[in-house]
Amino acid sequence: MFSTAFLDLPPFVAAAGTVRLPGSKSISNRVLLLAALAEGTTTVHDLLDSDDTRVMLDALRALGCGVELTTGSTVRIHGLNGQLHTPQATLFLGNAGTAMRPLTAALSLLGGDFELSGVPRMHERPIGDLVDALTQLGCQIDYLGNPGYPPLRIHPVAPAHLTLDAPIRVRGDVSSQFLTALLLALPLVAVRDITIDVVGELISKPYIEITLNLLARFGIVVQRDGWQRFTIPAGSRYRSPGEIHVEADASSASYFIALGALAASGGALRIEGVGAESIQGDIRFIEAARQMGAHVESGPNWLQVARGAWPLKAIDLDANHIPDAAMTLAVMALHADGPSTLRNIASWRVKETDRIDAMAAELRKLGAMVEDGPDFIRVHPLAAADWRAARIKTYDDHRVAMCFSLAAFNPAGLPVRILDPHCVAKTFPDYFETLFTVIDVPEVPVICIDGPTASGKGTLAVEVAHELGYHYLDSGSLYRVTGLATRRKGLEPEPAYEAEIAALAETLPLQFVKGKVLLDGEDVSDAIRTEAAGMDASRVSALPAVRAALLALQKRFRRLPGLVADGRDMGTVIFPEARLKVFLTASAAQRAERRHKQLISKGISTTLDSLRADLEARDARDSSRSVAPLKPAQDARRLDNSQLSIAQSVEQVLNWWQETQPFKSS
Ligand SMILES: O=C(O)C1=C[C@@H](OP(=O)(O)O)[C@@H](O)[C@H](O)C1
Ligand SMILES: C=C(OP(=O)(O)O)C(=O)O
Repeated sequence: MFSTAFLDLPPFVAAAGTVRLPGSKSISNRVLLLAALAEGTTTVHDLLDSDDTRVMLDALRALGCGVELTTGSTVRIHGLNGQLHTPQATLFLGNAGTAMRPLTAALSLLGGDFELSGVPRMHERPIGDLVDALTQLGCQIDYLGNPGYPPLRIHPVAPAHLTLDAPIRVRGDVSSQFLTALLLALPLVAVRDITIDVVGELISKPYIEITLNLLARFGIVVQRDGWQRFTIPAGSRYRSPGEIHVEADASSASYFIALGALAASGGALRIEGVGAESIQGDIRFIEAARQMGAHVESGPNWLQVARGAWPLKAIDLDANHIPDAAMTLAVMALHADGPSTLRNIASWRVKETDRIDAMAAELRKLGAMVEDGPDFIRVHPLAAADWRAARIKTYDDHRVAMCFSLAAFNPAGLPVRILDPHCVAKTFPDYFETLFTVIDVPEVPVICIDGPTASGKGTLAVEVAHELGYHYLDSGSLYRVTGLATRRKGLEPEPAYEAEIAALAETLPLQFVKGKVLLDGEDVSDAIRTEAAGMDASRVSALPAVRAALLALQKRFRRLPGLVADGRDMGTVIFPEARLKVFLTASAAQRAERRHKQLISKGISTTLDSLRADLEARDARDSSRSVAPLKPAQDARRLDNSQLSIAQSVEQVLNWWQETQPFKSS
C-alpha cells in the first residue's frame, strides 16, 4: 500500500496480463457477521483484508467472538450462537457502512450497552431510517451527535419487550443497507414470523440479493414479495455452512474491466476471482462496459477484457443497480463518442464523500465538461488537446482514487497525480501495486543521485524514494555485495579474476528489503559497510566486465511507479535518459566527519584524519578511472549539502523533481 502524500502515475499506453482481485467487501462483512451470530465454527476463505473488514473483525472480537486468523486469507470464526459474551463495548467502525448499519441492528436486538462510532465522515452518513425501524420494534438507541447520524448509543432491551407482531417499516430510498441490516439481524429474535415493509423506492436492490443469498447459506430462507415485503419465518436459526468462500469484489473488478476497454494494445486483460455468474450485483458493470464497446468474456470466476469499439460509445444509464461501479463509467466516458449520462445516483451523495460533487470536480480538473444535478452526472468526452495533468483530490474515498488512476490512460500522454493514495485501504489496499503488474508505460520515472563517497546520497535517495513511493536502488551496495561475494568465493578483487567476478555479479541473488541488503536471503547490510568492503567495492567496480554484468541487473530495478537510484554513474551510464540527475557533494572535511560518526556509532574505531585521507584517495581513484569515472552528468543539478540538513536536501530534490512534472497546483 502507498502511504505517501501523493502517487504520480505516468501515462499508460497498454495493459495486459492477469490480476487476481481481493475478496468482496459486501460479502466479507456479511459473512463475518452471520458467522459470528451463528452456532458453530465457520471457516471463511479468501476474506478481504482491508480497513472495512478489519473494523468488523475488531468489533466481533470486542463482542467476545473467537476470531482465528489462519493461513493467508482464511479466517475461522467461532460463532456466538446468538449469545453475547461481552454485553458492553465501544466499537469504532471507521467508514464501513457494511459494519455500522448491520451491527447497529444486531446489537440493538442482542441486548447490551454499546457505543458505535466511526471516522468523521461516518458521522455524516445517515442511519436515521434504520434507527427509526429499530425503535418501532422497541429498541433503545440514542444519537450521541447529530440526530439521524452516528455516533450511537445502544441500550439493552429484553426480548420480551420487543414488538414483533406488526410489520416493521423501513425506508429504502437512502441506503439499501438499512434493509440489509434488518434482514441480517432479525433472525436473532424470530420467535414468530417477522415482516419488514419497505417504504419508498428501494435503491441499490442487488445488494439485497447478496444479503438474501448469504442468509440462505446460513440456513435462513426469507420469504419475499418483490422488493416491498420480506418475511423472516418463525424459528429461523443461523446455521453455519462450515466453510464459505468469498468471491473477488465485483466493484474492484470494474477498474480492470475499464482498463481493458481503454488499453489500445498489448493483449487481453484477465481478471480472476469473479465471473459473470457472481452473486454481486456490481458484476452488471460488464453490461454497461459492453454497451460502451468493451469486449468482455467470462467463465467460472474469471473475466477477460479487451478494447472493442473506439472511441467508446456514449451511454445513458440508470445506474441505481450498480452505485459503486458506475463511478468507473464516468471516467470511461471521457473517451466516448458523445456525452454520457449516469442517472438515479442520488445515493452517491451520502457515501464516502459526496461522490457526484467529487467526480464532477476532479473530472473538470482533467479538462472535462461535466454537468451534474441532485441525482445525475453527465460527462462530455475530452479531446486530446484539452486533457490536463491534474492533481486529483481523493476525499478519503477509495473509489475516487481507483477511478482516477484510469485517467493516466489518456491520448495526451499526461501523468496523473493521486493525492492521499492510501484511501484505497478501505477495500483494496494493494490496488496500485496490482495495477502496476498489468500496465505498460513508455517511461518509468527515475531519479539519479550520484556523488562521492560519504556525501549522504544513500540517506537522501532513501528519503526521496520514501516521499514518492518509488523503489530504491543502492547501486553502491551492488559493488559492495559483489566485492563480498568475490571474497567469499576465495577470489581477489583483481583484473586477473574479472571474468569469474562478472559471472558472479550477473546472477547476484540480491534484494533490498526494508532498508536491509540481503544476499541470498542473508542480511549483509553491516558486512558490506566496513571500510575494507568499501575498498573491495571500489576495486571490483573498476573492472569493465563486472560493470557490464551489473548494468542489466540495475536496469531491472526500474519498475513502477518509479525509481530513485543512488551511486556514482547512475546519471552518466546506467540511466542517462533520467529526467532528474542530482550530483551531491559535500566538503571532504564534512564527509569524513559524517563517516566517522557513523562508524563510531557501530563500534568501529577509526580516526578522522585517516578517514579523510581514505576519502580523498578514493575520490581521486573514482574520478580518474577510465571506465565510468565519477563525474556529474552534463545535465545534473549540483547539490552541495555541507550546510544542509537531510530534510532540506530532500526538499530541494523534490522541488527539482516537481519542476520536471506538468502538474499545475490546483
Ligand atoms: O450492502 C452493501 O454491501 C452495500 C450497499 C450499497 O450501499 P447503498 O445501499 O447505501 O447504496 C453500496 O454502495 C455499498 O458499497 C455496499
Ligand atoms: C459506499 C461504499 O461503502 P460502504 O460499505 O461504507 O457503504 C463503497 O464501498 O463504495
